[in-house]
Amino acid sequence: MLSDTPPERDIEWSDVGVEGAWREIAKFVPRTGSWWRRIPRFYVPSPIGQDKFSSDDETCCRMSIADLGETVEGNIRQGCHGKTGLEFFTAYGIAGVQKVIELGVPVFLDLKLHDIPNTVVRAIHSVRGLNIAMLTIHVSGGRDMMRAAADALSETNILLAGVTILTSIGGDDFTDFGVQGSLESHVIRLVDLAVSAGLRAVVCSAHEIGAIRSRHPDVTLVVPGIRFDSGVDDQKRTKTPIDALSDGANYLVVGRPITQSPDPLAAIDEILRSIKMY
Ligand SMILES: O=c1ccn([C@@H]2O[C@H](COP(=O)(O)O)[C@@H](O)[C@H]2O)c(=O)[nH]1
Repeated sequence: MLSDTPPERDIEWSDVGVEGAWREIAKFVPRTGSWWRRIPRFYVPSPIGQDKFSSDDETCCRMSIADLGETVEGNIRQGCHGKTGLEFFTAYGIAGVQKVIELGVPVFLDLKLHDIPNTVVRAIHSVRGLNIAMLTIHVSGGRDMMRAAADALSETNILLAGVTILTSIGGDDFTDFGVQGSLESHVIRLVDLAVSAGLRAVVCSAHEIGAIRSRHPDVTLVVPGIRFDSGVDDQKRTKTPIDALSDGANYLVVGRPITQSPDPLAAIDEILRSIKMY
């Protein structure tokens, strides 16, 4: 797997891991060269109603497929992104991310930074020179932290997305936090805060899309917790790809349904087929 692969434990850092990841990636690239051509024509309009992308074009699908080393070339052809998250980054670091960037695939660096403003800004200084498409921070880091992070990226094209409430948190978990009001109303409060701090993108579950869209029609919504079946793993606020897109998601983040499938390419095909009519 390209990213978010569970890192080997008890092994000292060395470039061998990066090289290994690279070899894995390279193995699959030739195989996927023709994969995108097998996709029937379909359209995935931007949920906020601008462009349409056709599979006859090289960029056809505004869907972000998470963690997909196997389909790097397919992803490029489809305008999809590769996501390098916490697991990938702690295992392979900036050198690993750089290797993925060198493939030409747009990279979503999902670090979910959550710390005091000074620490977050210094961390951003270490990655802002990378040619990444998107970076995440936690909205609950506060207004000052988000502003500082946005400032640190102001000279770049990197889209800064604020994580609201993780999609693994369900109703009962939220009650544990002791926060007044519903989970949805708290997500809305966090989105309001993120937008007022200068962010143009947030990460949320598909369940909150409608409520967010009615207040912030232009905010970019990055939506993990994409499942065909609910309750199968740690993701608690889930929806299907077509439902999330219909609700107004801009990017879907799909990890294990693909990466843990015995046939990841077939799993992608299934997702693409499922959104074909959208
Ligand atoms: O609220 C959030 C924010 C980020 N994620 C990340 O997305 C992927 C989802 O992977 P799956 O295997 O499809 O669950 C994963 O890397 C998370 O860290 C999220 O799930 N929820």
